[in-house]
Amino acid sequence: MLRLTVKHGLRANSQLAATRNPDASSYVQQLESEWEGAKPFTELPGPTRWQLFRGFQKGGEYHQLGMDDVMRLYKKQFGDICLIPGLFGMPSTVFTFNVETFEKVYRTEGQWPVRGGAEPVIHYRNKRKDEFFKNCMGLFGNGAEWGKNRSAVNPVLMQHRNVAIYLKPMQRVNRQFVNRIREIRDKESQEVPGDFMNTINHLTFESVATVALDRELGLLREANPPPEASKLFKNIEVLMDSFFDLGVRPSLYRYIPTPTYKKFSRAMDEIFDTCSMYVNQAIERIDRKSSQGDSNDHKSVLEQLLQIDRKLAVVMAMDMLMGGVDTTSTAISGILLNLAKNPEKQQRLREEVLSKLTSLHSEFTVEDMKSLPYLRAVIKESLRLYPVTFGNARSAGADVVLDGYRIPKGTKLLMTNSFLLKDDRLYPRAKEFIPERWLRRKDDDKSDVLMNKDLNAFIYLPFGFGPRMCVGKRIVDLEMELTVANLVRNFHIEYNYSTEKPYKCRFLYKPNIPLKFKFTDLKY
Ligand code: HEM
Repeated sequence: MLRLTVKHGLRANSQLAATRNPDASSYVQQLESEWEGAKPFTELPGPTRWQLFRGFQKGGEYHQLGMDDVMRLYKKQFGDICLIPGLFGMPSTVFTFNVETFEKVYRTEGQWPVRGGAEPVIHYRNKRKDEFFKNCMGLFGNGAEWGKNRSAVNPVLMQHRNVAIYLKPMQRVNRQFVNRIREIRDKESQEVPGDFMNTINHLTFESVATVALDRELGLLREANPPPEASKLFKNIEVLMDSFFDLGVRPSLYRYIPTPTYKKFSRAMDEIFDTCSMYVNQAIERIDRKSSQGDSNDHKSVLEQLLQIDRKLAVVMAMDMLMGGVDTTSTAISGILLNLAKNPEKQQRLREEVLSKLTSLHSEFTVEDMKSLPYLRAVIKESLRLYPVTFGNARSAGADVVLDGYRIPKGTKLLMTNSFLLKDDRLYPRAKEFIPERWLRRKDDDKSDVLMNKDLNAFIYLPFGFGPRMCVGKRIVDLEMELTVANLVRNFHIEYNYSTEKPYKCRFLYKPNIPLKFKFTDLKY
């Protein structure tokens, strides 16, 4: 059916099919008739530019709302699809809330899917005077150049063998995280301070650094970490904070360097300098190792990227740090909140984890990590209840009819799935944290069905879809599984405060409540 709804872009495929299969020619006709019969793009509901501009000013209906509240209002005001006009040179964007449209968009995105949202990064990289990023825009770029970079890094990053390579270094970082919790928690109450998200950020930053820069940077290990490591961490924070203001809110940065853009650009300069320095140090380390005849069958991600191209190694280090810190921290904070509020699920998870360990103090092996179904279900369920992003972005890869409207190729689209993830018709008892819904059911299982059996697979895509899906997926799976497993084997986790509206939505979801978890040591 999908093929029938796509006109340009896929037409060539359909015509090719028609030459092989005479029936396929009717596809092309139906496809064209759907386009012909659809309502024009200009009839899409939505606010005018002026209404939108007013809405975001003081006293306006969208003023100071989080992204998810703005989207809730759009959905209420305009229905399942609407056109939000671009302000100050930003492109107009079609917002869609209907899963059938997501599927059509993904299925027709083509070989080099285009994802918006990273324009400030692209702008910075294009404007750099030394033209370092010329022909190497990294994974935040688009088109054939993105395709070239992505094809080069997929065999390096998306490999299962990374589990074997990074299990040890990540366990080391994890031990430091557990020690840090013991240091910072209050001796009486056993609670960590409300800014615990900062410590989670240190964990995820260090975990990504072990991959992107082939080393720990010392933020969790040392009381006085190296200044360049602290600066890199700070700059990643600045960058992620300014991303929302530049990439989502109306901004003039494309025409003049606004104060926020200047801050962003300074942070980018320093991130670039620090990553280049660390990559140069890694080159020296690797050279030393090989001159000492120390050959290792398992080359690290950085070594493999350096073998391809030094530039790519630097750009990928930056992209992994930008893509892999805040996202993973939000995910881990959500898992901890859910486990803390559901002690019986926490206990079930602990039993599974402990059953894998040969001794209480032993480390997890690659083999152990293979069979932890409840742990995986906990993570999946948590990403449903507390997703990291409100949806995903694409430019239409072909002329396509969505919800009865003609959407021309190249139109910016925002597919918002976060409301569907909480819909009781799709996930019965949707507001509850029930990891069991993700476990395979036995044929004779008579317990409640917790997942709509006709659920469309395009509703739940926490890591995106297709050739553009998250390139850090393998790494983050390991990181989250290890972190959660290590926390529940060491501590009983509680959260004795309200979890009403726990996240605010900017570019990503971020905790909106102080994360004062109580970590009580388990006695074995
Ligand atoms: C729980 C944690 C994470 C979540 C939920 C997440 C989610 C996502 C999503 C939804 C996308 C867009 C996919 C698409 O357009 O279809 C993405 C892209 C990306 N992610 Fe992740 N991510 C996470 C962790 C990481 C980590 C740890 C890294 C780095 C090691 C990383 C690096 C990237 C990069 C570089 C991209 C851009 C890929 C491209 O456009 O080719 N992410 N991620």
